Order: sequence, then structure tokens, then C-alpha cells
Amino acid sequence: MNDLLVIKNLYVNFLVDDVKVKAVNGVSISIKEGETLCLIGESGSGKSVLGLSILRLLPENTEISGEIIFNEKNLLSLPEKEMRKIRGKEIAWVPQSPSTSLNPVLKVGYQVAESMILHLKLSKKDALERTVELLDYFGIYPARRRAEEYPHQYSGGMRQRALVAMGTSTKPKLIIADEPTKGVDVIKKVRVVKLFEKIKRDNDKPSLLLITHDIPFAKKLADRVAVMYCGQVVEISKAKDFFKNPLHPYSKALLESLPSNGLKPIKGNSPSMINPPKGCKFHPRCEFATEKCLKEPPFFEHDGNFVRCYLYD
Ligand SMILES: Nc1ncnc2c1ncn2[C@@H]1O[C@H](COP(=O)(O)OP(=O)(O)OP(=O)(O)O)[C@@H](O)[C@H]1O
Ligand code: NI
Repeated sequence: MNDLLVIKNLYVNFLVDDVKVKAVNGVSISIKEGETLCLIGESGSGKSVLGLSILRLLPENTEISGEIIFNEKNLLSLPEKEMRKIRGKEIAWVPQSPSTSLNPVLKVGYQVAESMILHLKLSKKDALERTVELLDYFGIYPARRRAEEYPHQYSGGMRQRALVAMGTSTKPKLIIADEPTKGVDVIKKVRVVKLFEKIKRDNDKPSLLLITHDIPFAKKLADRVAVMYCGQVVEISKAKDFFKNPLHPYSKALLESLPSNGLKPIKGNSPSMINPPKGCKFHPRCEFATEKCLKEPPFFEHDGNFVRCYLYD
């Protein structure tokens, strides 16, 4: 499989008053065509910022360096006009909050049709016809009537499916979804999983970047897993290996903190993003840490997976 997106040495800093928040700290990862990559890690580790930098949706006070190569173009150096064409057409962003991401005063059908009119140059009539098909495909019934309704007439789950319909309407090559199971109860979560399984089976088979701290959700969908800690990716493993045998001590601790694995809390405090620890960012909390860990570990390969930890040197 070819790489669809390659991120090289990405750094993202926010300048707030006189301090620098180091949200992404030298990340290099790639996503293959048709692959589902799940990005997991604790709150504040930089997952959303990484996702938003791919679409260049970060605020003004941001310093960003590195490369994000998509279709042989470095997105970080594209003019905003080019970027606008990619956003919403080739790369879709399914936002975290379905309730604030739909416009309350516009009919849902129109909102779904809009990006097809804009990016695929469909006529209004054709776009609305395709919208009805899409709503039906994602289980919003009866689609023709639902297309004429406003967001407040939808349930939470329907709003989320409408956002996914909107995001996938232009047949993007890459879909980035941020916390798609946030605030969703266990029963409805099954539906969200089915929704993404449906997208994965789709003829066009887009690549998916799923940002989540819902590990059972990641387990159901991931082909590979990338673990973030303190602005860095510390492990990239094939999903079937990861959930059986996570490599990084932080990955192990993360899995052991799940209710199904004994709910063992991770010792110590979350790291500062302003003054992150030297060397391995996890070393102050790691039971295996040695002198060596004061120097930043590179990635080591282990059975075809990658881990930033001297235990695998
Ligand atoms: N616009 C901003 N200005 C300043 N700091 C920011 C901004 N956006 C994010 N941050 C900081 O960057 C760091 C990474 O945030 P990010 O939202 O990527 O975390 P996350 O891993 O997505 O967490 P969560 O799981 O809670 O969504 C955090 O310390 C956050 O406070
Ligand atoms: Ni986030």
C-alpha cells in the first residue's frame, strides 16, 4: 500500500503571553491508502492539534514547522486558496461536537449538499438528490423528508451521522474524525463503530485518522495504532500486535488503566507542555527508567513495529 499522507518532523507551538506551549514535539508518521490509523493518548497530549495542523485549521498564535505531504504536496507551504480546495474535498474533518457544528438555521439537506455544490460543481438539484442518497446510506430515514428538516429536529446520533454524510459527500481520500464517540453512550457507540466500518468497506475506501481516547473503540477499527504522549508519538504498531503486546511502557500503562484490564491508574502527573521533561518524556513516570532515558530515545524497530524506548535498543 502506498502512503497517502506523510508527516515529517512536525512541531507545533502556541505562543500564549510569554510562554510557549509545545503541543506537538517532532512527530513523524504516515497513513497509507485505505488504512485506518487510530491516534490515542491521554488528554492534552496533542492529538487534536496534530489533526488540525493537517488541515491548517490552527489559530494565528501558532508556530508550525516540518512537512505534511499529501499527494506529493507539502500542505504547510500551500497558498490558503489551494488549501481551501483540499479541505472539504480531499481531506474531510468530522468535528468533535455534532451539536455546534451544524448551522441551526439551515436545513440539514442543504448543509450536506453545500460542499458538493462548491467542490464537485454539482447543480443544486443533483447535489440535493445525492444528499438524499447519502442520508439514506447513513441511516437517516426517511431521507427525503429528513433532508428538509433543521438540526434541532434530529436526535444527537442523527446529527452526528449527518456530519459524517457531510464529511464524506465529496468522496475524500482522507477522513479525520476527532473523538467520534465522545459523550456517546455504550449502545449508541455500537452504531458509531458500524458507521465507520461502513465507510471502511466503501468502494472508494478512504484512509481514516481516528483521534480518540476511547481505546475499545480504537480496537474495533484500527489497522495501526499511534500512541501520543506529551506531544510526541512514542509507538506505532499494527493493531493486532498492539492490543496483545503493547511495546512502550506508557502504552502498557495506558492499556492497564482500562476498566476491563484492572483499572490501574498511571502513576505520577501528566507532563507540562511548557517545560516538558528532558529526554524520554515519560521517564519521570516510568518504572524501567535509567540514566540513558535522560537522552531522547530515537525510534527502534521491533517486529515491524516502532517504539521510542531504550528497552528495544
Ligand atoms: N489554541 C491553543 N492555544 C494554546 N494552547 C493550546 C491551543 N490548543 C491546544 N492547546 C494546548 O495544546 C496541548 C495539546 O492539546 P490537544 O487539544 O491537541 O490535546 P488532545 O490530545 O487532543 O486532548 P483531548 O484528548 O483532551 O482532546 C494542550 O496542552 C492544550 O492546552
Ligand atoms: Ni483532542
